[in-house]
Amino acid sequence: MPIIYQQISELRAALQPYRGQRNDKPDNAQRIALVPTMGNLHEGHLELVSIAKQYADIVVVSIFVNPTQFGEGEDFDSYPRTLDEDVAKLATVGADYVFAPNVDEMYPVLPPSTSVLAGAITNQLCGQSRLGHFDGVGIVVSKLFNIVQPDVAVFGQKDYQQLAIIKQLVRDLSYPIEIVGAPIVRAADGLALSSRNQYLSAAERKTAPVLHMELQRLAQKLAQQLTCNKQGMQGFDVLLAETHQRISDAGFNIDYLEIKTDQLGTIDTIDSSEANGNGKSSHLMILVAAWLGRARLLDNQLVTVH
Ligand SMILES: Nc1ncnc2c1ncn2[C@@H]1O[C@H](COP(=O)(O)OP(=O)(O)OP(=O)(O)O)[C@@H](O)[C@H]1O
Ligand SMILES: CC(C)(CO)[C@@H](O)C(=O)[O-]
Ligand code: BAL
Repeated sequence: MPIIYQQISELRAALQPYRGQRNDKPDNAQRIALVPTMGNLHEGHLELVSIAKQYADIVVVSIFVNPTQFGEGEDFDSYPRTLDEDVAKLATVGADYVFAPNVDEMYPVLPPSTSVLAGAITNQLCGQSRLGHFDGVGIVVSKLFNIVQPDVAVFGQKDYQQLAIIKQLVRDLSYPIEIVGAPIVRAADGLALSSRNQYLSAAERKTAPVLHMELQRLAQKLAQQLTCNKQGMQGFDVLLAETHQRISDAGFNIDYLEIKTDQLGTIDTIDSSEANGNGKSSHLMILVAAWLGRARLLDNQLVTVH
C-alpha cells in the first residue's frame, strides 16, 4: 500500500533520502515522479501512475480538491472525496506515496496573496468560462512542485489547456521538471473518463459519448478538407457550426467548441501548409467543453492528416 502523508514536512522528509546528492548526480539518486489529482480516482488516473512509473523510481500521487481553482457556485463542496478507495486503487498500480493535505496545510492564508499568472493562454477556452480557474491551478501546481520537487510530473491530455499552461509555467519559472502528457483514457463507448461523469443520469450517460463521436467526425471532415482542398482552412466555419448544432441537438449546452493550433494559437495565424503539417501531420486541435445536465464535460481531438 502507498504511504499517506498529510503534512508537507513529513512528505519532504520521506522523499529526501531518494534525492541523493542530486547536483553531483550519483548513481544512487532515484528519480521522483508526481501525479497531481483531485482524487475520486478512475482508470484515467491509474494510467497516469503507470506512465509515471516508466519515467521514475518513486511515484507520488497528490490528492487535493483545490479550493482556489473553483469559482463561486461551482462544485467544490460536493466534489466526491473518496480517499480510502483511492489509496486502495493506487496500491494496484504501485504508487509509493500519497500526499493528501487538508486546505489549511496547503493554504495557511486563503486566498494566497501570490499569484502565478500563466498569460494569454489562460484567457481563452476554459479560462474564459471559469474566470480565475487557471490562477488557482497555477498556484497549487507550483506549490506541489515545490513541495515534492519531482523530476517528472504527469498530466492528462483530457485537460489539454491545463497541460499546455503547466508546460508554459515550467518553462517560465525554470522548474527542473519534465512534463509528460498522457493520452485520454476512454470508456468503451468513447466517453473520456472523468470524476464528474458520475453527475450524469443514466439517460445522460447514454448521450455523453456523442461528444467524442462528433469531434471524431469533425476531425475527419477537416482532414479531408485539408487533403483535398488547396484553399486549406476555408469552410472550417461551416463545419464547426454544423458540429455545434449536432452536439446541441443531442442535448448538450456548449461552453465552447473551437479549432486551435496544437499550441492553442488561433488558426488564422498559421497557413494551410502548416495546418496540414506539409503533408506529415496536422497541427490542429479541436477542443470542446459542454454541459450535459449537471456535468461539464471536456474533450479534444487532434486532426490527423493522412
Ligand atoms: N480520462 C482521462 N485520461 C487521461 N487523463 C485524465 C483523464 N481524466 C483525468 N485525467 C487527468 O488526471 C489528472 C487529475 O485530474 P482530476 O483529478 O481533475 O480528474 P478528472 O476525472 O478530470 O476530474 P474532473 O471530472 O473533476 O475534471 C489531470 O492531469 C487530468 O488531465
Ligand atoms: C492539476 C490539478 C490536480 C490541480 O489541482 C487539477 O487541476 C486536476 O485535477 O486536473
Ligand atoms: N481536471 C480539472 C480540474 C477542475 O475541473 O477543476
